[in-house]
Amino acid sequence: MVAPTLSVMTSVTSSAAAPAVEASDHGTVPAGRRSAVRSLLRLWPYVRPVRGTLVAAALVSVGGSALTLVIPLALKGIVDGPVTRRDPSGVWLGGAVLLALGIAEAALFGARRVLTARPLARFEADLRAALFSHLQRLPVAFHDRWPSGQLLSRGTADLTLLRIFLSFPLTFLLVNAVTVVTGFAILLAQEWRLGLVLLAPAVPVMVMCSVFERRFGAAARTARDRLGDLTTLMEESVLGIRILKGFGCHRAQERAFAALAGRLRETELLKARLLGTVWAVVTVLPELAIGTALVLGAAEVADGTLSAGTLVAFLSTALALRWPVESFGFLLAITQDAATAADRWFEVMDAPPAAAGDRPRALPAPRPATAADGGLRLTGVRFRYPDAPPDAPPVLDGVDLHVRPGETMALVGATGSGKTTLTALLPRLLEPTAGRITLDGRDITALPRERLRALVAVAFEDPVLFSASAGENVLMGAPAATEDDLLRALAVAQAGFVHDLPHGHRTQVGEQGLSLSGGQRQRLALARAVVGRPPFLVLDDPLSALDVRTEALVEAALREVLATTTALVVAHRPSTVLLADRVALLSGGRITAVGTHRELLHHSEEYAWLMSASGRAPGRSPQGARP
Ligand SMILES: Nc1ncnc2c1ncn2[C@@H]1O[C@H](COP(=O)(O)OP(=O)(O)OP(=O)(O)O)[C@@H](O)[C@H]1O
Repeated sequence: MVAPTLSVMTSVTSSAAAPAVEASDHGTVPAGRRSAVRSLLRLWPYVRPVRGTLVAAALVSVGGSALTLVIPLALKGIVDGPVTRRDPSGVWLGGAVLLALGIAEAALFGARRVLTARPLARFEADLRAALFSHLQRLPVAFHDRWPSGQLLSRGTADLTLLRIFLSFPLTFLLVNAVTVVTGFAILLAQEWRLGLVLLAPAVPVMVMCSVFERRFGAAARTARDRLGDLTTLMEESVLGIRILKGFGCHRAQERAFAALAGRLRETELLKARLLGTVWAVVTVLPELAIGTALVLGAAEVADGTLSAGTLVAFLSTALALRWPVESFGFLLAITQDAATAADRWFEVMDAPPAAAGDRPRALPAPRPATAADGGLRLTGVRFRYPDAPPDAPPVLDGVDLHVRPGETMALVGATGSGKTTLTALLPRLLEPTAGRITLDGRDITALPRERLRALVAVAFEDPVLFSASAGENVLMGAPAATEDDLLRALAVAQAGFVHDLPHGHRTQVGEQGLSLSGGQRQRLALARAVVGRPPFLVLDDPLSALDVRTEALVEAALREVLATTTALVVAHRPSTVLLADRVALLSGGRITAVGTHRELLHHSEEYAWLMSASGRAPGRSPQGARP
C-alpha cells in the first residue's frame, strides 16, 4: 500500500522551475490559442436557466446608463433656457427634474443587483454540485494524478469568480459598450469636429486592450494554478500536522509555503502591473482628448460658432463617458480571470468518468459459465499505472488466480509487489490493462458498478473514516442495513469500544476519524466491509494496527464471517495467513505459488523468507521480486 504523502516539496520544486507565466500540468490550453469568449460560451448550458434574469438585468442597466446620458442633455436645456433667461422658477423646476433623473438612475442600478443575486447564487451552486458529482464518478487514476488543492480551488474560488463575472462585469461590458457607442453618436451629432477629437484615442486604446487581454489571460491562468498549489500545501499541512510536528518539519513547511506564496504574489503583481498600464492608457488618452476638446470648444464659443449650452452638454456627455471607457481595462481583466476559471472547471468536467458497465475495449467472447468458474478468478491480468515511468515494468504482469467459492485466499508478497494494486482491481477502483476478472463466472466489467460494489466489499489497510457518526461510517458499507446488522458488524469487528463512546454509535468521530486510535479506525473499517454480508470480501491487511489481544478476538470473529464468503485477504503476518484456507504468493507481478501455508513454507524459499523474522534474504530479492 502506498500511503498518501506530502506533495509539498514536489509542488514547490515544480513551480520553482516554472517561468513567470507558465502553463499548468492539468490540461491547460496554451494562452496564445485560447479564446476567452469561447471558454465563457461553454458555460451556456448552465447560464441558460438564468438567461431571462440576466437579460432583464442588462435592460435595467441600459436604462440606468441611458439616464446617465440624458442628464447632460437636461443640463443643456437648463443652461440654454431658464439660466440664460434668468428665470428662477424654471431653474428650480430643472433642478427637480435632474434630481428625479438621478434618483431613477440609482434605483435602476439597485434593481439590477436585487434581480441577479438569487439566480446567480443558484448558478454557482449548480456548477459546484455538477463538479462534486463528477468528481465522485471520476476513476481513482484521475484522483491519483490531481492534487487535492487544484480540485478544491476549482470548486470554490473559481466558481465564485464566475458568479461575480455574470453579476457585474458581463452586464457592464455590454451596457458600457452600448453607452459608449450611443454617447459618441450624441457627441458627433452635437459637434462633429469636437466629437472626432474625442474619438481619436480609440485606435491606440483598442490595440492596447488586445495586447493586454493576451498577456493578462496567461498571467491569470498562472495565478489560479499557483493558488491551487497553495491550497494543496495548506490542506496537506493541516491533515499532516501530526507528522510535521512529530518530525519537526514545520519550519521547512513554512519555507515551502512562503516560496509558493511568494510566487503567487509575483504573478498577482504582474497582473496588477498589466492592469495598471492599460488603465493608465485608457484614462490618460481620453483625458487628453477631453482637454483638447475643451480648449477647441471654448474657442468656438468665443467665436460665437457654438452655444455655451452645447459646450456644457458636450463636455458633460464626454465626462459621463469617462467611466464606461476607463472601466474597459478592469472589465477585460475580470473577464480574463473568469475565462480562466471556466477553463479550469471544464478541465475537470471534461475528464471522462469511469465507465458504468462494460469496458470499451473488446472482451473475449463469453462462454457458458461452468462449475470451475465459481468464486473469484483472475486470468492473465496485467496492470501498469498510467503515470509510471515508461521503462518501468507493469506492477502486475499476467496474474492467474482462482479463489474457489467460499474459500479464503491469503495474498502474500514483498512490500511493493502489487498486493494493494491487485485488490483495487476487484471493485474496479483501477482497471486492468489486460486480462479478465470474473465473479462466479461473470466478467466484472459487464456488471453495473453499483451491483459490483454490493458484491465485493473492501477494507483497505489505511482505514479512512468520514466526519460522521461511528455508525454512519459503518453503514456506508450497506445503506439499507438495519440497526441489528450494524450491531452484528461492530461485534464481528470487535468494535465494542463504540458503545463506550459518549453517544454510542451516534458519536461523531471527527474529521478522518482522527479522534480514534489506529486500531479503532481499522475495526470500524472492517465493520464497514462486513456489514452488508458481501458474497466477496477483500481485506487489505485487516489486523495490522491491532494489539495482540484484540487481534486474537478479531481473528476469531473474522473466521465466522470468512466461512460465509469468498475472500481475498492481503497478509503480512503468519497470524493473518492462518485465517486462510490457501495462500497465493505474488512475486514479479505474477502468482508464483499457491498452496496451504505449510506447503508454501516447504516449497517456496521466498514465502518462507517473507513469513520468517530472520531477515535472511532468499536467493532473489523479494523487494519488487524481479530478477
Ligand atoms: N498511483 C501510483 N502511481 C504509480 N505507481 C504506483 C501508484 N501506486 C502504487 N504504485 C507502485 O506500484 C507498486 C505496487 O504498490 P502496492 O501498493 O500495490 O504494493 P503492496 O504490495 O500493496 O505494498 P505494501 O505491502 O507495502 O502495502 C509499487 O512499486 C508502487 O510504487
